[in-house]
Amino acid sequence: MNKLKHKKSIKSLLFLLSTIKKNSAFIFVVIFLVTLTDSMLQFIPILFPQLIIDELLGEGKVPLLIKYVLGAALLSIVLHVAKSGLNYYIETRAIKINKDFNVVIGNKTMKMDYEYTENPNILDKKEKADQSFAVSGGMPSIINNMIGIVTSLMTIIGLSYIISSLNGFIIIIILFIILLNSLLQKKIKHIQYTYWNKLVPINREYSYFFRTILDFNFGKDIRLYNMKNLLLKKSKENIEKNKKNMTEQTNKKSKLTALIELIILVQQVGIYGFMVFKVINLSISIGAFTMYVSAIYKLSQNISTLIGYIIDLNQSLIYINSYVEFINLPSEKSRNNNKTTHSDQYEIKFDNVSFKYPNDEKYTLKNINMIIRHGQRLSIVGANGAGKTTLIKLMTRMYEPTEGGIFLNGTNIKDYDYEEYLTLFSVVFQDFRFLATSIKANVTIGRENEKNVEIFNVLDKTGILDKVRKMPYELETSLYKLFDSEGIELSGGELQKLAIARALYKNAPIVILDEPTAALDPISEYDIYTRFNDLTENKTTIYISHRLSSCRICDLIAVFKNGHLVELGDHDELMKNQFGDYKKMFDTQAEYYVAPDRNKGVTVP
Ligand SMILES: Nc1ncnc2c1ncn2[C@@H]1O[C@H](COP(=O)(O)OP(=O)(O)OP(=O)(O)O)[C@@H](O)[C@H]1O
Repeated sequence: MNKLKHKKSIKSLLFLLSTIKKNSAFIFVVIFLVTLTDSMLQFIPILFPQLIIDELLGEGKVPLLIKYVLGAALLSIVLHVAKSGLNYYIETRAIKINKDFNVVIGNKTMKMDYEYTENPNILDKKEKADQSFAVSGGMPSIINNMIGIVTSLMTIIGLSYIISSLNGFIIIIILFIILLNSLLQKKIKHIQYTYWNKLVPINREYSYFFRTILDFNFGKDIRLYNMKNLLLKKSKENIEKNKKNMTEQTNKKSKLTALIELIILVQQVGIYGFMVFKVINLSISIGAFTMYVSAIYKLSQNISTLIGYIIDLNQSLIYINSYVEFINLPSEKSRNNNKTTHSDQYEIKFDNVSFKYPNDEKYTLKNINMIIRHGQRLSIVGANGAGKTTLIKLMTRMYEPTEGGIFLNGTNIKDYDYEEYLTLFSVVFQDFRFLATSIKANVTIGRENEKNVEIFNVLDKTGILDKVRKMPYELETSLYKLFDSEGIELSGGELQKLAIARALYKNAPIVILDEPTAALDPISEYDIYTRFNDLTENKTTIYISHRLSSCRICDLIAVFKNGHLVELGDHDELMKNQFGDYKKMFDTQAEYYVAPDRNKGVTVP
């Protein structure tokens, strides 16, 4: 266990050193200069007072005394000024490196395998990685520890030389006591780390419920379902758990801290007694007495701080290891997959695909065989939970099939470069999201230099252009009022139109709309479906919809039931199957519509 921890610490240390080196190798020179000035500063109050006191008690030459006092003061000022300049340089570098770590963790979170986002262990890892720099004090504290270790080492060597001229045994006693205290310190740190590990999932859950309380998006549900009590109860439960853990931790730590203080007290009484005895015996002068007293005090202080720094650094490295582990999480999507998707025709084949969600016992999809040809319009239908969205998640490589494979133009999709593969798809999921920024940035995904005319074009085709034209700043108007009081709030259907516009603007060869019209009024739904043929010319289009009227504009309909593909064919073929699920669903729905007119494509009530 300990071996494993050391291995982890060394891994983190190497990672940090290489990161520092990459950022600025010069910082190592500055660190060395700081340690030098720091340890020189420690010797001034040890060596100069001895000279001054012995001179005062001896001949008392004033010019010599002035020389000693001014020398000490001047040296001290120069070293302090140099030290603060060097520290300033180190601090600014360290803060910059810290910020870079944040960027890396953000990138990793956005790029990691999607299925990790549903894995509580990985989410805890991410939380630990995110907290690791704050808990450990980050780069400034780590560099400070490194400086402390080298400074203390240099000072200890110098002080041991001075003290050994009196009695070498004192050094051994001090060392023994400090080692004892260090073991106790290490135990304290271990307790701290153990409780931190226990607290991460508790705090993550607490943050979730607390964020929900503050999240306006939940405002309606909270009020209408009276979720207030449930949310407060959940938050309180986590606060209680947190409090219990903290109390246990403090109890255990304070007993050990008291023991450490007692041991230090005993050591000081012993050493001072011995020194007083030496003076009474006339073995040393008063000046030498002050020098030895402060040298012993400094030695014990430096050994303690050295061990403290080592423990702190080691502890920081253990925290940082969470970060190293998280950013090095293997990514299935980036392995052996450099094939290019470049082609002007795309055919997708599901070859006996079965799928279970991670940690799930049962299959969500079973033995799916299907070919989606280029330019085809496919409609996927089926009851809630039949596996329709899951099929899209597999196609877009959010998850990998448990068995079987999905092939694009004959090559397994997992062999393609992941990011390039995703450029083939424009998908509107049911739970699409927008950012609180301008309409333009939302549609173009931040490509601010894109031509407005093309954006207006897709907005027009999805029926939202008039609305945008009436907004105070048209395309530059902000969505939501989070950062802009003149921002706009759109209705569910309007947001859905905007989501479809964003998907079309991406201009990918395969367009997937998962419940594209659920929030649309019948006229808008009719509009979008009838225009979609033009909008998606020469593209493959996949619709998932419970409104079966959309199936009529499709060449192929895939009917899913309990994870199985139970029917595949066009509308006319499927309607011929008297006992088929499709006919049953279509007829049931048609009863709610007035005079369905097949030739129009879609029936408007
Ligand atoms: N991340 C997940 N982890 C575990 N099970 C999941 C996950 N997502 C979905 N499921 C389960 O997989 C099954 C299929 O879900 P899916 O979203 O594919 O259904 P669907 O056919 O799209 O349903 P709907 O018409 O309601 O949108 C459901 O039983 C659901 O509970």
